[in-house]
Amino acid sequence: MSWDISGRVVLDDVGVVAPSGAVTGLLGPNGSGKSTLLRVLAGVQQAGRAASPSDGGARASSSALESASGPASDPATAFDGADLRALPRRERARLLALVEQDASTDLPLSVLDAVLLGRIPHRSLLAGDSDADRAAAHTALAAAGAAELADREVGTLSGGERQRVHMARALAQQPRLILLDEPTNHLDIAAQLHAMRVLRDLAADGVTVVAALHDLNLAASTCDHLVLLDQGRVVASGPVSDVLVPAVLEPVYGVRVDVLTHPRTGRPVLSFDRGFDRG
Ligand SMILES: Nc1ncnc2c1ncn2[C@@H]1O[C@H](COP(=O)(O)OP(=O)(O)OP(=O)(O)O)[C@@H](O)[C@H]1O
Repeated sequence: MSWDISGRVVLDDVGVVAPSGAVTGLLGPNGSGKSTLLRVLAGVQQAGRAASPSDGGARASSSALESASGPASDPATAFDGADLRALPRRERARLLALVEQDASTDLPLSVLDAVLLGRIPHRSLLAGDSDADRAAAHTALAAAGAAELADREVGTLSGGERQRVHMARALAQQPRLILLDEPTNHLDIAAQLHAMRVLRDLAADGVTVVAALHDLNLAASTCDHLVLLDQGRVVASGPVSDVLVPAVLEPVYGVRVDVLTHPRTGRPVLSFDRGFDRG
């Protein structure tokens, strides 16, 4: 799949596999194309166009989100047999939720109402909120660690509080695919671990989770699968232990990387030093 914004190719023949029942971390330096990829997958990319419909494709199996270059007949982006970008908006919203980076609103909206927006795809067009919708919204708020914020106005929240509310809105949507753009960047350490736990629980329930993350140690401790982007291309993908290695990370980030093993979990723990300049 390639994507072009204002004549500039931002994603160049990107191939992504996100197994279902797993948390996939989307990694890469600033500007490498993580947000663009998530927005294209979600079908909300406004500016730009596919560089060529024939040079990109995506395939889905019953067990994975798969977006890869392929023959012209392949759909552009697909999940579980559905062409994500071709789906009517409402149907797409029943299937996938996108949690964008720093999504903010100037609307005078209560937190509960903001989370109830996630229920809209699940009810008939003219119907108001049902008791079941409100119950789902409260459950989602509790799961996101934001139950006490229900009556607050969204515009008055701190960055971290707002991030929890966006997560709650996505949970209330009950998607089968959830795409998150740096879902932890405003969160304190306990809230980061809580958010990643929520994503792991979703994956355990069979939801396909794709999260753009800058914190490589958070990715190391919680992801099952990683995709590393650099300058709009996938430069590595696979299990955590295959991607989080110095030979892969050092040329991409231009820093020295040492990989240790966590004494309790056996997962990688990374340490960074300046020392490599990007060529
Ligand atoms: N609307 C746009 N017009 C022009 N260039 C754009 C537009 N949106 C994104 N880009 C460019 O596309 C590239 C990829 O941007 P993107 O936001 O996808 O990167 P990212 O990996 O999410 O970065 P970050 O880690 O900094 O959030 C960047 O060079 C960015 O400047």
